[in-house]
Amino acid sequence: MAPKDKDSTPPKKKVLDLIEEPKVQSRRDRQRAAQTVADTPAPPSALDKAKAAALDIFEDAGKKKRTTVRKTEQSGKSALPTISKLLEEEPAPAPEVPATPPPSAASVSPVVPVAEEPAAEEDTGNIISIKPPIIVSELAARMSLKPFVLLADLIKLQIFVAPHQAIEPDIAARVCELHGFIFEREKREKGGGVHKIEEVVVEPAAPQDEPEDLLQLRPPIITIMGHVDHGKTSLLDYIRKSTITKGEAGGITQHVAAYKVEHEGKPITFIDTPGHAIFSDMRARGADITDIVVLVVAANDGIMPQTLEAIEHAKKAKKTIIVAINKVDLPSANVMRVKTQLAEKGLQTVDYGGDVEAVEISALTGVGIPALLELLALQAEVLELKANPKGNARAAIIEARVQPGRGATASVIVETGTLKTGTPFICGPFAGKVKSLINDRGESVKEAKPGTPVEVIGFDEMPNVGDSLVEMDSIRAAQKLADERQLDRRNDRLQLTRKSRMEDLFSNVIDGTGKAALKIVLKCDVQGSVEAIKNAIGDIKSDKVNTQVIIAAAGPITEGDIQMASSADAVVLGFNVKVEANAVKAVKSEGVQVKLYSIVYELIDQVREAMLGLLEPLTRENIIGHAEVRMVFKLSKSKGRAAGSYVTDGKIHRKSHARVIRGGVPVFDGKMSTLRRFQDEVDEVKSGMECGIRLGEFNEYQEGDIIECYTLEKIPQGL
Ligand SMILES: Nc1nc2c(ncn2[C@@H]2O[C@H](COP(=O)(O)OP(=O)(O)OP(=O)(O)O)[C@@H](O)[C@H]2O)c(=O)[nH]1
Repeated sequence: MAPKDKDSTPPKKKVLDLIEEPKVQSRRDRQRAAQTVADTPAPPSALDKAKAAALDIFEDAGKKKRTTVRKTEQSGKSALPTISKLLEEEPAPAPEVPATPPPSAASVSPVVPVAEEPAAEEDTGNIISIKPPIIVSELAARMSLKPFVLLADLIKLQIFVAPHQAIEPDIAARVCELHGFIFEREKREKGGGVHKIEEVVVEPAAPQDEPEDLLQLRPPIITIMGHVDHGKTSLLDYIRKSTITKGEAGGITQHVAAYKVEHEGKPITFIDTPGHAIFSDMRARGADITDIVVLVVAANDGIMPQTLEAIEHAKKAKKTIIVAINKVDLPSANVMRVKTQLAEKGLQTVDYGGDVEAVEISALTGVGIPALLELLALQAEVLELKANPKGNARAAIIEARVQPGRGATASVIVETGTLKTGTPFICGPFAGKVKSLINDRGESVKEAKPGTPVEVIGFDEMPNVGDSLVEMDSIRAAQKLADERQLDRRNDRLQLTRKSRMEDLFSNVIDGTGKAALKIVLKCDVQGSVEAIKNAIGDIKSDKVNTQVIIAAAGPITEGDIQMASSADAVVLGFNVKVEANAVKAVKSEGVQVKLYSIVYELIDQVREAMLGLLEPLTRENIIGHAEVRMVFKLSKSKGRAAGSYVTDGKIHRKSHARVIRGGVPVFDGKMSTLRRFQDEVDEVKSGMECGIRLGEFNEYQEGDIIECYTLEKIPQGL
C-alpha cells in the first residue's frame, strides 16, 4: 500500500529528504505548536468532550487526515524499503547531513541499523522509533520537548499519566504527529533477536471545526428520559406512528433502536432505547451523541426519583432539556404542580420566568405532540447542528444484537461522513466491512448520512454500545488496528493483576524487581486523623522501603481516589470511612487494593509489617494462556455445558485455575473440571489448537467469551 504522504514526493525520496534535512520543523516551531496545544481552551464539558476536543488538534484545518505510518520490514515486502537499505543503494546523501543538526537530531545517526540486538533507539530526522514501553519523558526528550508539553497533549486525549509512565503506540503516533514527527514502533522478532519496525495504524481522528463550507445541517438527536410509567414508550410510539405515511405502516412493526421522523419537512432522530442506559453506556465511552433530552413527567404523578436522576444526567452532560408534561388527558393531571416542582429542581419553565421549554402533551390522545415536534425542530435550528457528509464516516453504536441469518448487527447513528456499504471499519477492538445497511423502515439502503439511524450488518463480533464505528482506508488497516487493540486489552487484563498490594511489597524487594516504594492514598473520617496517621506512617523507618502518601484527605473513598491509586500504582487505606458505590465498581475494574481500618494502630502496624515483609504470604497469579469460546455444547442434562474453544495464546492446563471473561469483565472464576481434545481428556492444550473446556459447575458460556488460564504461586514471606 502506498504511503499517505500529503505531497506527491515518491516514498523513497521522502525518506531521503528527511535524512538530508532533519530540520523539518524547528524546535521553536514545535514548541510553538505545543504551546498552541497547551493553550487550546478546554471545552465546557471537559470530561466527556475532552477526547473529541483533543482529537481536534490532529486535524489539519478540519481536513481528513490519516497518520502516516509506513514502515520498514526486514523482509523488504513493504512498499517502502528500509532506510538502511536505501542508504546502501544510494550512499550519497549521508555526507550531506547538516554539520550542525537541530537539537532533535544532534545525537542521531541517519542510519537505522538492522542489528542483532535491539539497538538504542535512534531518531532519523523526524522519525522516532521506540520499542514499547514508550515512556512519556523519553518520548518528550526525543522531540526535545519538556515532558509537561506532552502531558498537556495527553490530557486532551483523556490520557492521564505521569512522565515516567508508558503510553500506547497509537497514542504516541498521535502526539508525534502533532509535533511534526513520525512515530514508528520497534519490535523484537521472536528468536532471531533482529528487530523490525512495525506499522502503526491509527484510527482517523474525530473531526472538529470542519470548514464551514463543508458542513450541512443534520437532524437533531433526541433521547427521551423520565420516571418509569410516565409514558416514554407511549410518546415514542405515538411519534413514530403519527409521522409515517400509510404505505409505510407495515414496515414499522419491528423494533428499532432509533428512528428518524419528519416534522413539516424537518428531520428529527429519536433514540428509542431506555434513556438512562444509553446515557450512561455512551457517556462512559465518551460517545455522547444526544443533542436534546426530552424529559417526560406524568402530570398526575409529578417529579419522581427517576425524573430527578434524568435531570442530573442531562445537566451533567450539559444537554438542552425540553420537558414534556404527559398524561394531561387525565382528570388528576396537575400541570402547575409539575412546573413548581421543576422550578424547585432548578428547571424554571419559560412561563415561570425561566428558560426551559415545557409542552403539555398526551401520548394517548396525541394532544400537544405536534407542538413538541415543532419545538424540537426549532431548538435544533438554534443549536445549528451540522456535520460534514463528505468527511470520514463515523457512527455511534446505540444497540447491538445477534440476529438469525445476519449474525452480529448494530444499530448506529451516523455522526459525520456518509456510511456506505462496502466501507471497511474499526469498532472498538473489532474490524469489519459494511455488508449491508437497513434503515429504520426495514429497507435496504446504500448509504446513511449524518444524524441518520441505520442498522449495520458486517460485524464479526458483537460491538459494544457506545463504541464508535470509524471508517478505515482498508480492511487490512482495520484488521491491524483491531489486532493491536485486542492485544492491548489482554495486556491490560494482565496488568490488572499486577497492581501493588501491601503483601507483595517486600517480595519485590527480595527478588530485586521492586521499586521498594509503598504509595498510599489515605482517606480518613476527619482531618485530625488524616494528620495523625500520615505522620505516624512517615515515622516508620526502613532502609529498603519508602512510603509515599500521594493523597491524604478526609472523606469517603471515591472513584477519583481509586483512579488516582490505579494510575500511581498505590494502595488505598481508609480509616473509619466507607467506599462509595462508584468507587466499588472502580476497585473491581482497576484491581486496586483497598484496606479499611477502624483502629489506628492496626493501620499503622500493617503498614509497618508490609514494609518489613511481615504480612501474610500471598499467592500471585501467573497468566499462562487464553482460549476463546467458539461454540457452546450442551452435554447430557446432569453435565451442563462445555465450551468449544480455541487457544489463542499460551496454553490451557487442566490443573490450573481459569476465569471466564466477557466483554473485558470476569464473570466466573474457578478450577478447570474438564479439558478435552476430541474424546480424550488431556492435561494441556497449546496455542492454535481447539479443545473442550468446563470450569467447575459453570454452564453459562457464550460465544466470544475468553477463558483465561492462570496458576497461583506462593510468595515467600518476609526476609
Ligand atoms: N391516560 C394516559 N395514559 C398514558 C399516557 N401516556 C402513557 N400512558 C399510559 O401509562 C402507562 C405507562 O406508559 P409507558 O409508555 O409504558 O411508560 P414508560 O415511561 O415507557 O414506562 P417504562 O418503559 O416502564 O419506563 C401505559 O399504561 C400507558 O398506556 C397519556 O398521555 N395518558
